[in-house]
Amino acid sequence: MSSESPFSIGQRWLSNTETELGLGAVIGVDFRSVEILFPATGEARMYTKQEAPLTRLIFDIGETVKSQDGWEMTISDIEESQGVCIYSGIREDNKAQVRLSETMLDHHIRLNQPERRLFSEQLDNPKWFDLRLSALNHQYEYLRSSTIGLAGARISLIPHQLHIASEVGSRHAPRVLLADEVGLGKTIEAALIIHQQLRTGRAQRVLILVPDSLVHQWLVEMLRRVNLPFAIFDESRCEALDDDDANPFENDQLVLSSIDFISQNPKRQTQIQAASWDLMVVDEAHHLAWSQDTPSQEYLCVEALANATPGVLLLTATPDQLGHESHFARLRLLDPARFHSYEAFLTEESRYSQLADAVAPLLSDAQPNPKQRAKLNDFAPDIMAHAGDLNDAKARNNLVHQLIDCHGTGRMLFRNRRANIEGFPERALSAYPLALPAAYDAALSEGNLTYALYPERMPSVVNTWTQVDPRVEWLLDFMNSVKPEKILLICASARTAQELGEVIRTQTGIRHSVFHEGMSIVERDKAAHYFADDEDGAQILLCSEIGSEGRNFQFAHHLVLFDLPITPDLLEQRIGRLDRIGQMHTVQIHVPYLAQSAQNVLVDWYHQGLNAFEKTCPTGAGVFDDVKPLLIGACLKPSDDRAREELINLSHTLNSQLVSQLEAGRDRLLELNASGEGRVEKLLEDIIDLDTSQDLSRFMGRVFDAIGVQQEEKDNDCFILMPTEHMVSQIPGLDPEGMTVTYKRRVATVLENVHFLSWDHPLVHTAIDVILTDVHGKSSMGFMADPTLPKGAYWVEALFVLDASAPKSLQLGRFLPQTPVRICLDAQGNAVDLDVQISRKVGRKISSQLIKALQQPLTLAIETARKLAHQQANTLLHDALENMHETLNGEIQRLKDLQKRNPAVRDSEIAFIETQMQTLNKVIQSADVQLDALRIVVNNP
Ligand SMILES: Nc1ncnc2c1ncn2[C@@H]1O[C@H](COP(=O)(O)OP(=O)(O)OP(=O)(O)O)[C@@H](O)[C@H]1O
Repeated sequence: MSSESPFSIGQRWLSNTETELGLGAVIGVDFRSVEILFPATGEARMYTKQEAPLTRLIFDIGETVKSQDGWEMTISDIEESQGVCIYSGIREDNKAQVRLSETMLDHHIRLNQPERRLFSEQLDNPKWFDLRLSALNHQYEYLRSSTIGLAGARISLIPHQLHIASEVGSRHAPRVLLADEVGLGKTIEAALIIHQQLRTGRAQRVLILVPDSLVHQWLVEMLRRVNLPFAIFDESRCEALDDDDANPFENDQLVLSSIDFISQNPKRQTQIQAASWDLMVVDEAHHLAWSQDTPSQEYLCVEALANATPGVLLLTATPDQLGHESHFARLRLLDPARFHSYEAFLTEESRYSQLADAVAPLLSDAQPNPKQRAKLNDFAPDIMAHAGDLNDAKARNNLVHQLIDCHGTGRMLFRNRRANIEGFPERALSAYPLALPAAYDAALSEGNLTYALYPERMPSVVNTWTQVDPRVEWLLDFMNSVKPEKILLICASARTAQELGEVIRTQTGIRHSVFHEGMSIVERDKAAHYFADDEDGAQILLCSEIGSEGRNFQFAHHLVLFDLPITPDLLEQRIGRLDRIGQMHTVQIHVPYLAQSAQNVLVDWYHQGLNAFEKTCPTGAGVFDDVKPLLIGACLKPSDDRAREELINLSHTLNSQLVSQLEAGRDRLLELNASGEGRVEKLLEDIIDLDTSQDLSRFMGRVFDAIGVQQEEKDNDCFILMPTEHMVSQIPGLDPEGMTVTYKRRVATVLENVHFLSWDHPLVHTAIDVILTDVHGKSSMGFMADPTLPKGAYWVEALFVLDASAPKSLQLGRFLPQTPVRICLDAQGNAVDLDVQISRKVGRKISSQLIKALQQPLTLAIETARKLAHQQANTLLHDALENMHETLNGEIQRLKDLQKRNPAVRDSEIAFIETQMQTLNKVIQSADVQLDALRIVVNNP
């Protein structure tokens, strides 16, 4: 390629001063001047011939060029005709022999090889070199970090959630049951796991199935917490995407749908099963009822999907709600081979209490005595053989976790209890006995449990009950007494909620809203939104039972239980709407009930028998199973005081027994495993370090500056980012209207409209991509001003990238992300460790002279740098291979050891890592270094 030649019409030239114009063509030449048209931008420029800041672009044999029509050819011959080059060669697409005049070259061509840009004087601002290096360094750190997918979530840092998320999110195809008690953050845990799986390439297609009533809330949570835009799939979306051959569910990678919609629609069910997923999440999984002979439709639907999907997360706060058999069935969904028989499962479970007994002494501060050691030895001789010195608290702690890992369902079942998590509010009960109206007398005499519990449903009163039921009047008074504080009312049926709404509408001017299964999802969300509105919203939301699941209403603190459910799990679900993380007040539970009715029995049973209003009662379901006939009997005969007393006393005793069993038994072990105590601290520290570091805000500040995004500092540690007309590149994801961002978690968790910029945020990723894929900074020249170094001395800085290509799912980034290799050579070609601080860009004239004068030594220096970079790359590759083998072999060994004792480890998990290791071995060995950028630094103190 030559740089000086007479101008001829049709020749292609590059502007040295306005590199963004693309490839220009000579359209006019006269005695003194030359006119160039730059078709990419449609601009023309006139230059004096003598001083035109232009470089002729001529390609060499062997190079590949693109034509205006879009095809590419490899040059095999070059001829000249009237000053214009004609390239001959083979077209890449159809292998035809072709000739291409330079006039017909693609005008979007921007030179991207650093040497080529340097020697054709396509020089950028030298700060871009630093930016490229920083972007590569940060990306390198990010891809290898343990906080990937976790640190950037808009959440407060709650240890048990982070522990579960990192434990599960870093597995291949995790299959687990997230069973924390109500409101402990299972949705957040699932969001973190999904995010981590996506960000690390472990998953790409994710399906979330939730009850109708929670679809929108999940949509919002995924977007708000982890920036994941799920697409809601309902019938209308499917219809819009229906095509003869295409499966609508393959249209999006992140799909959210209602389990009710899918399980009741055979066509959609077939389609969703045919679309392959990497990870499926099912919320409120206790609805998946199962028994040997009659599995529910929902269960069968999820079972088919679970069989076809590698990763499965099931979420439920009340795993035993539909009985222990259903709990077993959900574990069966996760691992059908292991959970093949309910009887075998029960036998296995009974071992948990032996394990808990054996482990108990390790949980205290004292070391186990000889008898306790003997017991542990009997239980797990192989583990005890390597237990280390049990005088040491750390060794005891390790042993506990090894035992749980090897002998429990701990690997697949995570359950935290509220009793051990701080930050939950108090709960206070106010019960209001009201006189039983005569119109309800029949309810008690019919022996019908539904009428006894919900007398308003009796045919004799069904149309008039609101006029006779004293709870209605109580409610109207109560609303007035707490006005304007918000009230959530939950009752069993949609009809009750609607009719109460009607009374409020006709008899008061109070703003209210209803929420029940008869409404569409959109209507329900509108209602919830209206209730949440601080200023003009409803004072009361009247919910049927569907409002008692999963929803977030903790901005209110008055809960009216207009009736009571007969199962304790459902009561806890109801209270859990308000008793959630983020509740700032004591939760006031108001129960108006009819004296001497079945509801009266339930109030006493829950309060005196189980203390389930004022405290969470994880043992309630167990007690219910044991006293069910007594409870129903007492409800049907509320006047029988002795029966009620017997029920309450027995329940109280059973409850105390179950609580102590729980403390010592399975749940205690699960909790030790699920809380992350002793294991999550390092991760927390790492995230806090990132939170307090200013690396990101500084880096992004430089990126936005370089690209031309305006940044304006606002109150509360917020910035407004505004695109400008001078931007050198577009950043996908940057709102053209501007966006408010913060780098502070504290701010992001309070101000929801503000974007939380973190290393996980898509805007940060696209900005890094823009920096690294753009040609800016590929070649530059800058002055530095170091008085201790000779004036006029120069150095060549060469930035190389060591890289290999592999599918995302291989997780190459863990071991060999794109790795920057910077080589700095002095004028003699010696590698030096120079801390370059550029003071300013070298002007066009001087840079042009220098490049011409130094062409030969620079070419030699680049060659030397290339050799050195290859040497460094060899060391890096060696280390990456060693690290990969060591890490993955360690993982395989750990899983194999575990599998000997714990069948919860699947063969497929081990096989995956073995294959991953073999493929990574090849991929890492094929990695190569490429020159990414060049900078010439001249000292000018
Ligand atoms: N780390 C956190 N930071 C901020 N808010 C949180 C965090 N964890 C949970 N919350 C809030 O607490 C509430 C309960 O969380 P979440 O919905 O994830 O719990 P859950 O266990 O799924 O509840 P449920 O059992 O009712 O389904 C939500 O409002 C959630 O936004």
